[in-house]
Amino acid sequence: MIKVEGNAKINLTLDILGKRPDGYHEVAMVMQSIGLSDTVEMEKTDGPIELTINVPWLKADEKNLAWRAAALIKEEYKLAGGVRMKLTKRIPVAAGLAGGSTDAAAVLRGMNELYALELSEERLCELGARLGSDIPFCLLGGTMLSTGRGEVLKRLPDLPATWVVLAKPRISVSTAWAYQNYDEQGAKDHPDNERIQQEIARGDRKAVAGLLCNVLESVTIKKYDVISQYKQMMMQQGAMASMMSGSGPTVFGLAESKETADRIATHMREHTDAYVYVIRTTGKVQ
Ligand SMILES: C[C@@](CO)(OP(=O)(O)O)[C@H](O)COP(=O)(O)OP(=O)(O)OC[C@H]1O[C@@H](n2ccc(N)nc2=O)[C@H](O)[C@@H]1O
Ligand SMILES: Nc1ncnc2c1ncn2[C@@H]1O[C@H](COP(=O)(O)OP(=O)(O)O)[C@@H](O)[C@H]1O
Repeated sequence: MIKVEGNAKINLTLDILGKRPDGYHEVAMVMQSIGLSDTVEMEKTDGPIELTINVPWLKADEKNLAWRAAALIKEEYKLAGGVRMKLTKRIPVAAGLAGGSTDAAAVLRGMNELYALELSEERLCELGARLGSDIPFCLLGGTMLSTGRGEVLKRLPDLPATWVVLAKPRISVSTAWAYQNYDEQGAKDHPDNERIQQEIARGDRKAVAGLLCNVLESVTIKKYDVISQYKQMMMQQGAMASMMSGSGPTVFGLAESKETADRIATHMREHTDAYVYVIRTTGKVQ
């Protein structure tokens, strides 16, 4: 039996450059791994793929991304055997934190190890991209510029470990819905991806915080005003910056110290019904 961990992500920036012929959007975004993880325990079997999940309402069937990742490897490498997987989810679902992609990435790595396939990172990323745009990033982790539909990656220096408070409101947002609505609405502000890369290279957290920008934020806020309320609350409690991650609805705040992060978290727990986490940014997958 092996145990594989996968970290969630936040988007420090998210820009949309246009619509592609394949229906996806051309993006340019700075992605950042965070220390909030799901765990997959995996065991080789002679039988089919089996999956259990600690979240009763999340279907553990062939549509689940963990299952699909195992099935893809099994099919691609004509494996006779199967795998028994126990998925422990801590990353909230449909939250803009790439939970499903994290699980798929963990299972791809796990299958590679269990079946001694010796697949390169490039190959794993190519397989991952077939299942979801964010999966290659989840395989590699750290701080990256992500372009194409999200699968073209450029490694950036790891952001110096930074305290992050997450507040996930009790609503879910569909990624497809957010992208679709962006087409009708557009965005006023766009991120400066060149400058943020320079500040990341200098390791200047405060400057990085000043450059957070996500073009999907106004789309999701239009439907769920609670997101702008959470942002304001985090700023009032001393966050360096606060923004929605991905297609939302999770709001994150960057804090200069653990004390500030804890203060923001306590305030969010006392004044909202959000799920609140205090974690740090993490580096690349080892
Ligand atoms: C918005 C982001 C930002 O990191 O994250 P989440 O909010 O999902 O965490 C990602 O772009 C999400 O990536 P991922 O969740 O892997 O998306 P996919 O499964 O590939 O696509 C889901 C749907 O989103 C839309 N989509 C996704 C990526 C992209 N570049 N253009 C799109 O238009 C498509 O409608 C697609 O059917
Ligand atoms: N292992 C998984 N964990 C979470 N969601 C999954 C998983 N497999 C499939 N899904 C589906 O993917 C959708 C998006 O979930 P998730 O990846 O958590 O969010 P996001 O795309 O916002 O980061 C969910 O609504 C769920 O139906």
